[in-house]
Amino acid sequence: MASLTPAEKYNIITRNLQEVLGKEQIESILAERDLNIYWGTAPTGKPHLGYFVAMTKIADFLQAGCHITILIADIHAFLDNMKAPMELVGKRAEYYTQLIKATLTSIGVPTDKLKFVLGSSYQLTAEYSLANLKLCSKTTERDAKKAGAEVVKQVDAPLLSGLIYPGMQALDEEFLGVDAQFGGVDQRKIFVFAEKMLPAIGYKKRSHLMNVMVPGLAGPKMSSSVADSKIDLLEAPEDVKRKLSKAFCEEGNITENGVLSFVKTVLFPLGSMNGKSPSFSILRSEKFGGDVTYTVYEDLENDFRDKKVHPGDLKKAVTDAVNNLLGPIRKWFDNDELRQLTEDAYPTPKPEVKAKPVKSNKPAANASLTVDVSRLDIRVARILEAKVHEANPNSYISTVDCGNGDVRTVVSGLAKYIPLAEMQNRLVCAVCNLKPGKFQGVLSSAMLLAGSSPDDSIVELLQPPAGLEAGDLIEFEGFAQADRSSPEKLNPKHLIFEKVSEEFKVSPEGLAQYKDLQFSTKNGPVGLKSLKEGRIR
Ligand SMILES: N[C@@H](Cc1ccc(O)cc1)C(=O)O
Repeated sequence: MASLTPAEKYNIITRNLQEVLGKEQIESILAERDLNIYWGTAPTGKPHLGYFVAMTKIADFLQAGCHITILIADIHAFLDNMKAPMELVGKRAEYYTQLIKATLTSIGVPTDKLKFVLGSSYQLTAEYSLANLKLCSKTTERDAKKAGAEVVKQVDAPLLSGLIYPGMQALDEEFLGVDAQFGGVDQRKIFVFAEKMLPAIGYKKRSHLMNVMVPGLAGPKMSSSVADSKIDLLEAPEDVKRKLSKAFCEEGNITENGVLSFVKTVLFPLGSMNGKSPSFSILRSEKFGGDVTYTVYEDLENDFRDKKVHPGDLKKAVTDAVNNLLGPIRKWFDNDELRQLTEDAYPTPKPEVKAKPVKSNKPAANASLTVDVSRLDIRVARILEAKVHEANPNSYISTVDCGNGDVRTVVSGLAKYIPLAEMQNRLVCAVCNLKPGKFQGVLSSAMLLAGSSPDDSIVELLQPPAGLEAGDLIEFEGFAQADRSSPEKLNPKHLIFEKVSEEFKVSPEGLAQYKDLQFSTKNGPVGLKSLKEGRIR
């Protein structure tokens, strides 16, 4: 490598980043020597495609002559609400190490120059423990909590371990002997905390480099709860295809588009690695405009906005690009040893032993004869994408996530009443135990509940309170819901839904009710956008 000037090194180190804290410090070090930098990752869930963003930066750091440490933060993995159970964390650390090496190798980064360090290899020493306790004695509970807010899982009864987490991440900078720490902008609060707290116990303040976050495929925000919003680095080609085909990518919509964001944050930066010029091609038949190659992301975005690039063609191109990227990683893992490691790190869940039916506290009457709301499995669900039914412009066909990876197709006659834009990526209430039925040729496997005004001029979907996830339950006080894990499928001939829904209504306050009971969720009652008084079907 021809020698680079400090300014050139600085530019390579910081390109494509979202934010840099401590620019002057980095520059003054580069004027004298190469930078020591580390990136830490806690071996929790299976790494997804977003990891490529960090990997391209590691390639940049290497190109700029940095000394790089990759910290496999095994202790952090269980400090964070046991995201990795104690008995699995060792295997997960091995799995992460292998996967990161495979991923780096797949994009042409030599891994022999990187130092891999396991957190537990130095975080259990007396020296580290003492430093940790010193830091604890200077940190308020409030500051520790704030620092971890975007990284540590937030729960109702926070554990002490989650409060120690940010401080230990700060200490790692000292104990790994680095000048700078690199991570996603989600780490920002921890980084700022580290800058404040290391000097408070007599250590040097470090610089911080932050990359952009990759949004999920399903919608504007990355959410592990939205089934299929993430693609695993070892995902099979057909699953990549399936997930991308379901991804939210509306024609002309460039603001909420996980697929475009992925091209922007991953594929383009990857293309420009090692001084290459990026290019991203969309192959399509002449009839649809022929092949196009983009060398600048913004050109693609403009064409998509102007509807010159169709979502289907974009998805196809991204699917191919992703499968090309993942090919070498799959190959790396395609041997008995790593297959076994994968199984040890993420054991396939054993089929649950069916618990004996718990006696319900309801009268012993034959449960299947009672016709009330307990017969319905009503859940919070998320519409991932909706489109107009080709055969019937009054209907929408939606892909609906009903929780736990249960994604269904639903036909609903709402197109006259609800704009298509309001049908995208939103929470709804879905009845999930109706027998699937064909509507205008399409099999529909759930029903979206909507309220309507007495004259039917206004129809609105039921709107669960914010913060819920697909699969969360709708409950009615005093009615034990049918077994939600394997609810009875209602036979349409028995008209159970029809009979029960006669008792549904929209209250004068605009709340959804069964008799006088709210549709309750753990975040409060279900309401409607504007409708007050009406029916629900
Ligand atoms: N906080 C990082 C993991 C990490 C842990 C310890 C560190 O020192 C650095 C990074 C994450 O969210 O994945």
